[in-house]
Amino acid sequence: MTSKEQDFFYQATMRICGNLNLDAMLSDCYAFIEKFIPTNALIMALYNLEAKISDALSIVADPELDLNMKTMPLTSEAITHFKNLEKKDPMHSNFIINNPREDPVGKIGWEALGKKEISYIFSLLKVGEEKMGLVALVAKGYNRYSRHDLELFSLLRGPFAIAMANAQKHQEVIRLKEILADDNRYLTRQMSKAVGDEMIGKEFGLRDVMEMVRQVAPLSSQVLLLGETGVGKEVIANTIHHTSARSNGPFIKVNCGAIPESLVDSELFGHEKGAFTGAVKQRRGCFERAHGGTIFLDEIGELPLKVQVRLLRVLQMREIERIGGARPVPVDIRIITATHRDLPAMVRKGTFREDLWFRLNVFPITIPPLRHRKMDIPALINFFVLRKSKEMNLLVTNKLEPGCMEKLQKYHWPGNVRELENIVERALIRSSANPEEKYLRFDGPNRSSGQNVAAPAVSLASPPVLKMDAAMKNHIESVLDLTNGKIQGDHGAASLLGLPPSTLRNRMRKLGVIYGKARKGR
Ligand SMILES: Nc1ncnc2c1ncn2[C@@H]1O[C@H](COP(=O)(O)OP(=O)(O)OP(=O)(O)O)[C@@H](O)[C@H]1O
Repeated sequence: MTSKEQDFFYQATMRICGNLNLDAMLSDCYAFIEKFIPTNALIMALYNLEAKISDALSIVADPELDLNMKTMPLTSEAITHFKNLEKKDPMHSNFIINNPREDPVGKIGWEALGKKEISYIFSLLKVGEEKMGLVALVAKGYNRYSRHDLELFSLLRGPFAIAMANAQKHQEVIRLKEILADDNRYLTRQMSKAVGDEMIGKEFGLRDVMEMVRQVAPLSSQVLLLGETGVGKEVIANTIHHTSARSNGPFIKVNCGAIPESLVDSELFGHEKGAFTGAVKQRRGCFERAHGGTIFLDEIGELPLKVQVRLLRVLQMREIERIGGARPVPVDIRIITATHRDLPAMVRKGTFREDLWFRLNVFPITIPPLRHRKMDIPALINFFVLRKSKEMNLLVTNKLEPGCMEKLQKYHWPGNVRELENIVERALIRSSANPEEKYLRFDGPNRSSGQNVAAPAVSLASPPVLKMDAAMKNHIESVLDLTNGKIQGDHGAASLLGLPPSTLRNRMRKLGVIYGKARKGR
């Protein structure tokens, strides 16, 4: 190679291999090569030998040449011809076609390119076993290319083959990335359907909670969810995420109490390859995975003190550091935390950092226990009966056992909504196993769940049997509490109970339900 050729090779290779975007690479090369070889178009095409399809990957052309950009410059006849030539002479991979009308192979390309008065020069590229590529220069007019042009252009065959293979891999990575992003969106949607897409009690027992959710959801502020176990903290976190501007981003849930202490750091912050024994690959942590969305840190009170320090740093700096990492990684996340523990008491005991508590306690929302919103129980039971019957593929569902609603309303619900959900599931399993049963019976709440709460006030196994009138009176009173004594009109007790106001008043008089001013004064 002469020094001029070496310089041409070096400069061209820098352009060919310096850009994964084929269009940008070809434009750059075109501008460079035309200074040395006649060039009015530079084409890169790929032929899939197995699928027998040809794909013009990219074309840069002088507009005056008026090439049909959609044309596929490789045909299966041409490929067969080239393969035969290559078999005879493996080095024979660069061709000049100065008069395409009269060349059996050239004619195919010439016709494909619109029968223009052109010459061309091309190199066949090997791209793996099943694919074959081609890079071609086109010049206006016949007999434009010399032997020297061919030698110069054929120097670039190797770099063009590498560029094509890299571009292929790059396109594959982009394709897989799009599939992953699409899967992620799909799974996030599915998850939101599975957990809390439907929330019962929005208008009743959770009305105040929902008002706070409505205020805070559009902002990116931290939210701290407080409440006993099973009250629906995850459902609320989900609702906040799905009604926020981040709803298209990921919603990553982490149960801080369920990760072994030795793994918390790596789970949350990720690690670099080789950061510790067993770190064979780089791994992104939950904070990084939540980028652009929301991270829900459940059971925040269980976080070890040393991890609390790192969490504080995330809250202050909005960046994380992977274990073994040398530089911080910025993260754009909303943080929702939840706990059933008394964090101020933990702060006093020194098991929870005070500065972290101040940072987290920006917008606390307390979700009331189920025993304080018993008016939601009928709707919740209805909801779980429908949902669980569907999940269990039950075609017919028995009616509720008469009187069971009063029994359930009297119960203390230490395990809250989760306990109620479990009881419904048990009742459905039992009833599906006993087809002769007429009713759905709810007996025996789960007391083996190990929840550290007061024992049920009323055992469901031996419920006090309420007389019908007493049950009705209780029910009307709880609805009146809910409507602040309002009987008539929108959201009045009569419309909630599905009765005309006059009928309700009559019934209240008969049952001795106090109403009006007397009730308010109680
Ligand atoms: N208002 C609601 N409407 C419908 N389903 C609910 C509601 N509240 C809770 N659930 C259901 O009850 C179960 C427990 O709720 P969730 O997991 O949100 O409680 P939690 O307060 O986060 O519990 P823990 O403190 O144990 O993590 C879930 O299956 C959830 O779907």
